[in-house]
Amino acid sequence: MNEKIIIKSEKLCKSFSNGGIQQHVLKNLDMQIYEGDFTVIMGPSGAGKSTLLYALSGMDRPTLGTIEFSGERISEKNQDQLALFRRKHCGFVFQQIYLVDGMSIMDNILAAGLLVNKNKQQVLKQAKEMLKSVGLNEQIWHKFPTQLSGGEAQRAALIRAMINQPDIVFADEPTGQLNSQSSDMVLNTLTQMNEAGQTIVMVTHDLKSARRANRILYLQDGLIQGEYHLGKYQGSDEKRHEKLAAFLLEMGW
Ligand SMILES: Nc1ncnc2c1ncn2[C@@H]1O[C@H](COP(=O)(O)OP(=O)(O)OP(=O)(O)O)[C@@H](O)[C@H]1O
Repeated sequence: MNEKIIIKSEKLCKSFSNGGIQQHVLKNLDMQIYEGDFTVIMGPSGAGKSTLLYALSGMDRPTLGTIEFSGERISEKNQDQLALFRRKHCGFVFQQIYLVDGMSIMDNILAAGLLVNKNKQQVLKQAKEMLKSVGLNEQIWHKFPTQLSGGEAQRAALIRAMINQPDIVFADEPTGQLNSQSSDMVLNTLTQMNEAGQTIVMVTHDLKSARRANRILYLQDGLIQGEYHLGKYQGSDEKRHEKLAAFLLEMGW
């Protein structure tokens, strides 16, 4: 495991007011994310996995506690500062595929890239290279998102998330809407990106997705209750699956 901490939370609390009742979802949670890792957050439904992902990525602000990103305290930034921070440092993929329907795949990616780099030729060259590297070749570049399979569209969304070379990619159930074959394609892309050095934090319910990670965190009752290290993914391996399943069983999943 790489020991360089990229995100660190201390006494992180997140509460919501639901119908006047305070719901304490994250409770004094201390954790770290390490550079170069593929970290997965698992836990029961409603445990607060997405809430944690949103807090760590600056999509939402904690109720109490601190979050540092490469030593910079992001928990004290206001919404505008957080928007700038996210644009500069983070890429996002969600279960729902966020591509603009009225724009071609290439234009979707260029629009994201040009927000940060005004040199269109450079962004175009990079987009082409990145799309090719995940098996999305020229035939699909000028198609619209609805003309692609779910797996193709989610891989394009991943390239869009990565076009500005984020320090970290946050993925919230990125294969949740995909069939098995498309899921595998997206997971292969995530694995490939992580092998190339991309730090990834992913929330998932799915064992097949989770075993791609080298570090599994188990969230329950507002805290990280367990942590498991699997080593880097080296291809499909029954033992890896069994080890992960045993850890989750121990956690009561
Ligand atoms: N914006 C919000 N306003 C009010 N309550 C919220 C909000 N976001 C999350 N919650 C509540 O916080 C709890 C944790 O939600 P969260 O989506 O983080 O859980 P999760 O572990 O990701 O769940 P799942 O696995 O089912 O997606 C839930 O009870 C949810 O209703």
